[in-house]
Amino acid sequence: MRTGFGTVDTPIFVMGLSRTDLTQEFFIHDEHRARWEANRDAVERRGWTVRAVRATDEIEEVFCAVVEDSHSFALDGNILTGNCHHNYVAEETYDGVDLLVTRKGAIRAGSGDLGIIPGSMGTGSYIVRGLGNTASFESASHGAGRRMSRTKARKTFTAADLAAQTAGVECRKDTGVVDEIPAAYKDIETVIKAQTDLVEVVAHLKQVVCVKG
Ligand SMILES: Nc1nc2c(ncn2[C@@H]2O[C@H](COP(=O)(O)O)[C@@H](O)[C@H]2O)c(=O)[nH]1
Ligand SMILES: [Mn+2]
Repeated sequence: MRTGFGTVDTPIFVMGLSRTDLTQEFFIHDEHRARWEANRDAVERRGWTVRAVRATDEIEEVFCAVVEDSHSFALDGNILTGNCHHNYVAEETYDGVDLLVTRKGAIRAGSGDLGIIPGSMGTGSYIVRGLGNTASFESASHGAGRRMSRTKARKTFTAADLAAQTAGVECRKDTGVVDEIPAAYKDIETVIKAQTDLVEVVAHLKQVVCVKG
């Protein structure tokens, strides 16, 4: 449990990982790439592997950074972090007309905007940069999206199926999250390919840990 801004404690999970196999292309911000280059030896010596995630009652102060012109993104411990809002209304102007644009299950993909398009518990996520396509009101998908309802997923799959489909990912494998099994979502690769006119891919992230409440 961490204490954020405001008075209420919130269950924010923060993990700082350092991997030995990061490439230069991983970094979006030049200054972060330069910092990683400068400290590369130290990073490689760490060689961390995540073996378990545990609940804790420790309370720490959380620092949030706003990175200008990049949609509230920050790099923390060499891992991309940030908020990518996908249920909100914004005042925007298209063809000289002032509009209220509702993005419900969609992210902003204005020219240069960074965004996250996740796949599922087992299939990785994409970091993307918007292309500013006004035909979509500068928007893109907020994820692979569901192939079937939660109810159908619960009737179709078992905890054993979930374990098989999330092999290699440290995450819950119990019946309580079977409705989020990877097979209940569309193929993320297909979804990304279907919106190459809306976003360009910056990075493809592979899951190591997936934390669900
Ligand atoms: N990387 C992960 N992606 C996930 C997970 N559960 C769902 N998803 C994908 O994200 C979108 C949006 O989910 P939502 O719950 O915010 O609506 C969804 O359509 C999936 O494609 C996950 O555990 N890890
Ligand atoms: Mn959502």
